[in-house]
Amino acid sequence: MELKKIAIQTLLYIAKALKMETKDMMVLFNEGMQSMRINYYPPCPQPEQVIGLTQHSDADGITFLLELNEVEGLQIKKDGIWIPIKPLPDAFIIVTNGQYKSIEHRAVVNSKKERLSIATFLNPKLDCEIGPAPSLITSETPPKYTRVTVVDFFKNLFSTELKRKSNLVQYYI
Ligand SMILES: O=C(O)CCC(=O)C(=O)O
Ligand SMILES: [Fe+2]
Repeated sequence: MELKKIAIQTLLYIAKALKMETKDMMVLFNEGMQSMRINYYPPCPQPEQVIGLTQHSDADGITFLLELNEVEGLQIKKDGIWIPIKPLPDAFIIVTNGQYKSIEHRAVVNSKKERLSIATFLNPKLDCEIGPAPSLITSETPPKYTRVTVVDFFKNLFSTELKRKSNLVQYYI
């Protein structure tokens, strides 16, 4: 419940920064669906030969990631280069019409130490539609994505392999 409050508050700050109407965010996330993934990365003697979690961007509104021990592993892709990083700055690319990009990231493994992380996601509620927020659409900033029901968004997401931003490409206008 605390995570949900923080996630909504953060999304509202994003809305404010973008001069987006509060209701465009609230309608999706106020009764949004929370989910959690617990990742366990065992040590691997040849870490360069494997990948802990393949490169992807999260398909939710906002993610908070807890790294349980001090072992680094998360990397984000910035200007084509993988950068090791601790915090996970993530955002929902569709609602903000591409202004807040959901960054591509991956996790690598360590040769000696295990690593644990817990990712918590705030998704929009199932019975609504996602697309660029109406308050962000003007003649100068037309929509960059088509609208899709949340149910179809998740059906498409889980029917393809986790790969870069492949689930988003189908919504580009
Ligand atoms: O373990 C990590 O650092 C990344 C986890 C992650 O990206 C995810 O669960 O979506
Ligand atoms: Fe992720």
